[in-house]
Amino acid sequence: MLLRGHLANIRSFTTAVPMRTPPPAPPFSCLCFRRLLLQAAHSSPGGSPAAVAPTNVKRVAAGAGASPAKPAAMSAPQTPEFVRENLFVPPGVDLDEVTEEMVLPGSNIVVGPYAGHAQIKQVEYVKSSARPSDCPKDDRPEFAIVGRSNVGKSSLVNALVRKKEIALTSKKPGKTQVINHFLVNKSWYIVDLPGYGFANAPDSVRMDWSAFTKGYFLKRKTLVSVLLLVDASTPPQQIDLDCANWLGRNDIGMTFVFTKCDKRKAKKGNQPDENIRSFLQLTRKYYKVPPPWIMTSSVTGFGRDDLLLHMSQLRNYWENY
Ligand SMILES: Nc1nc2c(ncn2[C@@H]2O[C@H](COP(=O)(O)OP(=O)(O)OP(=O)(O)O)[C@@H](O)[C@H]2O)c(=O)[nH]1
Ligand SMILES: [Mg+2]
Repeated sequence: MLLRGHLANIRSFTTAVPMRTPPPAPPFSCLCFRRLLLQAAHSSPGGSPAAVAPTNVKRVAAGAGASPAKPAAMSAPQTPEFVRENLFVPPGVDLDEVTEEMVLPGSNIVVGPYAGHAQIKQVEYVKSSARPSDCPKDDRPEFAIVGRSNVGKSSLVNALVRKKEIALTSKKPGKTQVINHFLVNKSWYIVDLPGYGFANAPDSVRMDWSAFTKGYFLKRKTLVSVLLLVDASTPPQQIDLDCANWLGRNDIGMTFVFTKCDKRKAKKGNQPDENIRSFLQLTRKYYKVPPPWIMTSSVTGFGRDDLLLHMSQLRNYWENY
């Protein structure tokens, strides 16, 4: 079956009946989930319900930004504000049976029975491709990391695989100019893409995004999901909204990954949780069901393990379907 079908099914699962009986959840997810429950148990009640997002945003932003030097797992998220309608409910889960504890911290993502092995044991750089047609041609599933220049795509790749410089990062926008494939556990790919919205790259290396989107997103049959990275330290940017809109219109499965959630403003300006809430509100109209979203920081590691767990459930569903 075409990938588009897979993605559409994943995306519309909040209303659809599961297509098949999911496999029993592997023990790893239970353990990981237990850890999250324990974290939640140490938390204090949050504030009033947010207007739009299910917003664990509020509670986790506090945890994420508390101390950039601390590892993420050490931060203590507060109790999520639980808004059932805004959750991303994966295949194999009945919305009516979802409880607060099933939602990953700092996200709207419910963990379901497809969540499984999320540990990265091995990662290797495979190749850099200048054109979509040069990308690896095997059948392994892949996740594409997309976002504005400088949003933190390469940093997220490094954080996910726990290697400092497997993907090259830079303070200057436009560092990544080719499609980089990294093979994880010899079974799936993370793909670091050039950023959009960077006009100053030399013509010789500048990505033609319109040709690229047609060539890659619409034709890449092994694309499980796009991780659309959005900088939580700045208010919503039109170019990100346009990208989210385009992906939504083309029914390409995606997860919003909010980056730089450790960057809290000392005085003026919105905090990451406010920026995230505005962004989600603005993108609501693009989707029939809420896409998954999650807060991260490549500096503290916040959200890393939870994002990997979410990716495992998308991947396992994709592979088993
Ligand atoms: N505080 C903070 N800084 C970050 C985070 N993620 C990335 N950065 C910084 O943001 C800058 C850009 O990071 P990159 O990972 O190179 O960004 P990119 O999206 O790959 O950029 P291009 O390849 O140019 O498109 C670097 O200076 C990073 O150290 C984060 O979570 N928190
Ligand atoms: Mg990069």
